[in-house]
Amino acid sequence: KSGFDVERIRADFPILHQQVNGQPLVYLDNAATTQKPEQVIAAISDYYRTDNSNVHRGAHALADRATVKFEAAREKVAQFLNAPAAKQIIWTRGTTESINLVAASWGKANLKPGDRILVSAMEHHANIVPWQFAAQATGATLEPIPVDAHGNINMLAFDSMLDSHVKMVAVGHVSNAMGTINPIEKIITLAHAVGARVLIDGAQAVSHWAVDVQKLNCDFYVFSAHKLFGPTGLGVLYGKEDLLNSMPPYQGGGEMIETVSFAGTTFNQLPYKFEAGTPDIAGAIGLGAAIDYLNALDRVAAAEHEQALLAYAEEKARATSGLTLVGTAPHKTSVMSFLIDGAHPADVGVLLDKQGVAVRTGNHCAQPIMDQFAIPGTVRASFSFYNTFAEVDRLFAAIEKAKTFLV
Ligand SMILES: Cc1ncc(COP(=O)(O)O)c(CNc2co[nH]c2=O)c1O
Repeated sequence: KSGFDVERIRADFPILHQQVNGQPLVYLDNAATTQKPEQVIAAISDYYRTDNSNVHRGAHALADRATVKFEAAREKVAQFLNAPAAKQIIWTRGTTESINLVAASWGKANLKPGDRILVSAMEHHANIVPWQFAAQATGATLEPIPVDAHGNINMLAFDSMLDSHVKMVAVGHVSNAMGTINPIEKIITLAHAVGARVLIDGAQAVSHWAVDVQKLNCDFYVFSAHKLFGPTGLGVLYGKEDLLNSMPPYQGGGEMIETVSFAGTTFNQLPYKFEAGTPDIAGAIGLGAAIDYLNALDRVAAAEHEQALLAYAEEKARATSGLTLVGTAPHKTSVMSFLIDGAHPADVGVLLDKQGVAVRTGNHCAQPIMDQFAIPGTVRASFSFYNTFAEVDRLFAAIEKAKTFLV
């Protein structure tokens, strides 16, 4: 049991206090999206209620207030990642767009036939398909780094794949399908030793612990606001300044230009070069409020509580007949994927939902690793710091009841 005051924390999350199918909701789908504290909800509604205006170049009080709040949010993200400067924080629509931006902009400017891109076999489709596009567009090749039966990257195989033709290594900090925490410090060191750049997909890491991009020395780090108790539709791309300055714009339009003429166009400086059009101002302010909320939390205690929930859940899973865990790496975040013998994951998910327990089922946008394991997908329970040991008990009671319908 952990000393983390979960009940006080849960009071901050209004959505958790509802009935689903006649039972108190047990929300265990945090790897898909996290829930939002009242402080985030209020920051977004207060913005629309009081400060809403378009940003930059505004000549009135609301525009100034909106701009100050919008750029303050960028500064908070820079501090959250320990980035050297806020101009290295690019707003996007999410992890997916952040990776597409790097694959399209850096990729087309730096990849050529014979170059190689490495991604792990357990990646989310958002960290596979954009690299397939870049490979197709440039003649480079995309190769999967092998993953073992526990869901660990095979580091010996990775090391043997590296040579001077490898120009990009793109891997998840944490696997969304299995929770594996990848040894990204080692991966970054090995990749840099052959001259490759490294993009780290942090979508499943940022909600669990502090990330220091300078200490990691990664070239790019990406995540989504909705994975960090913030709103959907907003993402972050961190990049090294020289890299971002060397990359061509991703989208054209207002904000990203200095001058436009039919004779030619010049582009804006960082970060605006990559931010065409009116940005998600409210979303950025909401993410800023989420970071404020996390900064006021004992994040070490929160992470310890999540790990205690995972240990408790996996202990119960191992004692549950007919249940097989998928993803048994020694270092995991609080994600537990499993199968019930003889049952399709989707059917299990429906039966759990009927009992008020929300989990995610399917391939979790990680079809290659599901194919490697020769399974159609998994049932995935993912815990956050606002979940309780009693909710783990509710999950396993629901599993036992579901089993009576399945066999
Ligand atoms: C590791 C990882 N990378 C990229 C993405 C894409 O993020 P988006 O652009 O905000 O959609 C996700 C979302 N993962 C999940 C979304 O729903 N269930 C999931 O596991 C993810 O977990």
